[in-house]
Amino acid sequence: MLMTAIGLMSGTSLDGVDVALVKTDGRRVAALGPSGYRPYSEVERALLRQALAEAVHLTRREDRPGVLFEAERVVTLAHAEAVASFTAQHGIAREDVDIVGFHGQTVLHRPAQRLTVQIGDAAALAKAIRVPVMHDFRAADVAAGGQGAPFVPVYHRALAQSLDRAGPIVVVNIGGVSNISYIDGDVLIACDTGPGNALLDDFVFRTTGQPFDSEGRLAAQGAIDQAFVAAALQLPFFAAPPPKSLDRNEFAALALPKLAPADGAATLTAFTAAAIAAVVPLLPKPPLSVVVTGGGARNLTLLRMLREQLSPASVENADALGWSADAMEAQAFGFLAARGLKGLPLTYPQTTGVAIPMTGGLIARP
Ligand SMILES: Nc1ncnc2c1ncn2[C@@H]1O[C@H](COP(=O)(O)OP(=O)(O)OP(=O)(O)O)[C@@H](O)[C@H]1O
Ligand SMILES: CC(=O)N[C@H]1[C@@H]2OC[C@@H](O2)[C@@H](O)[C@@H]1O[C@H](C)C(=O)O
Repeated sequence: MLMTAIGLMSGTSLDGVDVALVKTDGRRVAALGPSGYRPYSEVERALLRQALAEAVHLTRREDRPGVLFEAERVVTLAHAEAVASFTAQHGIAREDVDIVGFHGQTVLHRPAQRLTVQIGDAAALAKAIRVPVMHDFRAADVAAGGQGAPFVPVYHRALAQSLDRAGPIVVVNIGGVSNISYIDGDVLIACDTGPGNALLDDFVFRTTGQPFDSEGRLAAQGAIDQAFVAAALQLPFFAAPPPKSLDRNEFAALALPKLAPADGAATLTAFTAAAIAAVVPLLPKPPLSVVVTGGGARNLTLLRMLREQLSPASVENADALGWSADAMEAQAFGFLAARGLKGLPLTYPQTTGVAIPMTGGLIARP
């Protein structure tokens, strides 16, 4: 049975809520619908940053001490607004939507302690939008000993099924953190690779007041501190085989020497590209086709560095294939919700390290 699913993603970049519609039977993607975006305001973003800082003290996923309570309310409201304006804009009736996949906002990710925390009140969202909401996607995987991330690989695999490109195919998502899906026939392997845009965004914001390095223009003018990149790549994370996952702030303590904005941006962009390339020797075969998605796909300096590092593989922006670099994760959580409704696996031993294929997600009804 074909389902109409709306997916909602608030990623580690803390930029806003992505919303997208997909039609799927949970196995194949029958059609990609429209997508939308509801940015966080400066005030909301500041609150989320504070929530991330306070979340380091959490020991249970359901606790909301201090600012986390208010942050959860704000996240829920932003998602309700995102759905309301999206459905109004595209004339989508709520009766026609079977399920909403609500990822929430990750504020802490410590799979080794069997803890991953996404804030967002699914029951309140279901009431507000009057559609069933699937949520808490990562909880079952982590409780069963999995990494709890990444979750998009099963969606990348579904998209890649009808892609006319030489395999192995690697889909690279460059959000706040970067992750890859390796697809070669029936083989699906996935992991986080290291930083995405988060370190770069934080540095650019600190030194220039801009939220990110638009199109990678700042980095294009800078010189790379190669010694920093080489030293950072020595961290044990990069040599560990997949599956593996990261907290957004895993590398925040890396001490970048005092660098001018352009040089710092060039250095952190090179670090992100090199960290993605560092996963290739850990895969069964080098990829022949690489598809880049996520906000980092708009960073032309990062794309240039990736092409250099991943040669001779082709490196293409997901948009060039008729996929959507911006809406990919929101689509994925719509697809995952449809799979969850059917009890199909969301994660596998080779994507999160969980012992057996796991379904997941809880349903909140209006
Ligand atoms: N025009 C642009 N030029 C360069 N970088 C951009 C541009 N637009 C967005 N980005 C980068 O993409 C980021 C947002 O990416 P995305 O929405 O994929 O992240 P996310 O979904 O929050 O993260 P994650 O995948 O880690 O959960 C921004 O923070 C910025 O660094
Ligand atoms: C815990 C968490 O929210 N992780 C995110 C983060 O952002 C990118 C990378 O790290 C990925 O592992 C994951 O998001 C995507 C949507 C995923 O689960 O596939």
